[in-house]
Amino acid sequence: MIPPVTWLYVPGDRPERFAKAVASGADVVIIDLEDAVVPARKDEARANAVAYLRERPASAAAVHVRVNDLATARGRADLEAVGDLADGVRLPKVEDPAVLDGVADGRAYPLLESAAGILRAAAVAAHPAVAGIALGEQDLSAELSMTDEAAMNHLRLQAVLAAAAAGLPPVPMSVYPDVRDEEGLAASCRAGRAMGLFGRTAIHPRQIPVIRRAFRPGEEELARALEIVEAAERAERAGLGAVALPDGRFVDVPVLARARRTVALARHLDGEV
Ligand SMILES: CC(C)(COP(=O)(O)OP(=O)(O)OC[C@H]1O[C@@H](n2cnc3c(N)ncnc32)[C@H](O)[C@@H]1OP(=O)(O)O)[C@@H](O)C(=O)NCCC(=O)NCCSC(=O)C[C@H](O)C(=O)O
Ligand SMILES: [Mg+2]
Repeated sequence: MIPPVTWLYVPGDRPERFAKAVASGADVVIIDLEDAVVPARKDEARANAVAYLRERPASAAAVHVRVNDLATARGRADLEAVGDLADGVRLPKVEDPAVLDGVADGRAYPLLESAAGILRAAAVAAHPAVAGIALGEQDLSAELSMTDEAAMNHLRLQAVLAAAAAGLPPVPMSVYPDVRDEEGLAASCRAGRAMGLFGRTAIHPRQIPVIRRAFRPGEEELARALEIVEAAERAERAGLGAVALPDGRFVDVPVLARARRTVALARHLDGEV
């Protein structure tokens, strides 16, 4: 199965935008009760999320809710209100896996967005409640006064490794805050994809098609993957286990598995499956 490619935040105090978010083409919509909502409107935002989730029409997009920090009474009350209604619960600022003990198995999407969270990435990812982890790079870069992409890549890799080692889906990229800079967003997505990140969280619907295009395998990559898959299938029909491509390169099991993933992703993003 292809993991979600696009995730779109919508503030919980903007209920008139929930349906637009769901219709945006995002695979997952995240109703935010945390940092996008000022404290004075947080009760209202929670009530909006509950009302929407109770009445929501069937949609292609899954709907998650980002609750407030579970280390606070507000965060625990958010979880109580939306935990069973949402398709997943995004948990901000997770630093200690014990905070996940009250969440049902396979429902939690913790955000690692502090130095302490990054240092405990493997333990957080291994908790049975966790369905996927993500990074909160706005918080991380603020805490660490980090402005350098190469430095941030070290932190991203911690999450990539933790997710893979725990058998979780690959880590989606954090938000790209300039909603008008589509070229910058696309370049950043391609760089993230090359280091094992997959998919991205958006803050504006116009970012969704840019992210989808950036994560679609390029034509050359796709042609190469198809060549590998077809060669492997021909060999299988001929009763052969080992395959060599016309250029002499040997195709082994992981190469074939990766080629199949590339073909499946391209077909998925082209809307063929
Ligand atoms: C960034 C925004 C505040 C921009 O809002 P605005 O200036 O009003 O946008 P536009 O005028 O361009 O809107 C055009 C139309 O698009 C709809 N729209 C805009 N954004 C959304 C959205 N997110 N979901 C659904 N629909 C949206 C508008 O309604 C307009 O529609 P129409 O009137 O029909 O033309 C705004 O985009 C926004 O609030 N984005 C989400 C911000 C958010 O949730 N932030 C929290 C997540 S960020 C994060 O997690 C950081 C992390 O924690 C970390 O530490 O890294
Ligand atoms: Mg954050």
